[in-house]
Amino acid sequence: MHLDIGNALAGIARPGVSRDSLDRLDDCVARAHERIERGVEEREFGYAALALPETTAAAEIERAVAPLADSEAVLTVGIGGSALGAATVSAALGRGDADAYVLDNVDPRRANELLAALPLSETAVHVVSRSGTTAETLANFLVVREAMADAGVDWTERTVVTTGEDGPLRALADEHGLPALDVPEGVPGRFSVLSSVGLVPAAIQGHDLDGLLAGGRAGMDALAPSLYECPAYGYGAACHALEVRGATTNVLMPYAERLEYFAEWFAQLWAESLGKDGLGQTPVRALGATDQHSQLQLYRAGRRDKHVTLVRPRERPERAIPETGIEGLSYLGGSDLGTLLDAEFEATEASLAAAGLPNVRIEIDALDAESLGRLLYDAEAACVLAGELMGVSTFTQPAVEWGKRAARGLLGGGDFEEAEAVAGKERLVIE
Ligand SMILES: O=P(O)(O)OC[C@H]1O[C@](O)(CO)[C@@H](O)[C@@H]1O
Repeated sequence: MHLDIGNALAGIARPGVSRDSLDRLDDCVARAHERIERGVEEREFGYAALALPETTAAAEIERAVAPLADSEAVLTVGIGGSALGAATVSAALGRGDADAYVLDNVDPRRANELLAALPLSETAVHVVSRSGTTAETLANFLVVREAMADAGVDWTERTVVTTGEDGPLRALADEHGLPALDVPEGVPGRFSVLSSVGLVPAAIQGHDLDGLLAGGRAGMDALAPSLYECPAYGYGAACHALEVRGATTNVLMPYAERLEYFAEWFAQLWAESLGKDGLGQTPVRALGATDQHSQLQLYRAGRRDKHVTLVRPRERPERAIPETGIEGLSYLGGSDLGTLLDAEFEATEASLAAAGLPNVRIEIDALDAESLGRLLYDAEAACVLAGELMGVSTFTQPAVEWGKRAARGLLGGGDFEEAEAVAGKERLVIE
């Protein structure tokens, strides 16, 4: 990725980072890099994620999905890190040989509508759960397989599983002899996109897995003991420096529809990794140019607690805007939608700077496999670096367990005090 943090510098932005501060922070980056490198080499829990471009075997994934290569659709049944990565890759690289769908919530209306619309006999199902116990994923899978059976489709012929070495999902795969891939060892879900977790649908769609991993490897090779030499660390360090100066919200605003899911994926990565000990930027998903017409007022003139990360591919397909004699529109006629979108990107970037709001520019060469692999890898490395600088436990997410126990208790899945707390809710009802 190409990074430009000029608009985050003091003198332009408030809050902003001075060059001196960046230079001092760079000493911390050098130490953090040493720590990260050691963790990657020794495949320590979490850090092992930054070795995935080397440890993921694309051929193994392609072998596992070969029987499903003729599918018209691929359905990912998973949630959080077990869905967002796959959705991001499929959305960014496009349809390929099959349409991609995600069932990452337990909304009955959505499930009904999706199952009614899917060509079930031509649909490949990828069920993904690192723990193998996530209620939403397991419930959705039970629903999907029943729908397939009701449609006379042999779901065991159309299902691939990615999960841990044990748990109900592994047991189900073993019982029915389903092709099963392993979640990468020591890699939290939100960091596992460059593994079977994120790449199985892309393989079924015929996307270039080797290209994605090559992009990741380029990111690995670019890790260096300085924020000035490594775009990923430059981004992580800039976000950290802006957070400690008050920019506690990070608006991720891609200027490409195909990167909308990337903003979703980034939101989990940033929130679940860095939201600890009362710290952590709130990631906000936005989309350029659309949200210029809904959110920009707030970004420019609202509470000064944000920075905006603008993302765009340098290469765009063409769509000419026809010439027109309509008065006031001639400036558009003869141009191109991509040219307009890029003008909006640069104008919004300048408008944020003019209002003193810190913003950072991230560009990728194109929306292709290698550039996407690099972008995903760099975002992960930036997150790991930011976690080191903050001193938080980047690779765990203990705060999510309370709600899981409460929900399980409410459904009779065991005695959990959290479920009692639900019953004891304070009430002040206004209707
Ligand atoms: O892959 P699993 O174990 O089903 O978990 C899904 C998601 O749920 C979480 O554990 C949060 O509840 C995420 O960290 C994870 O990506």
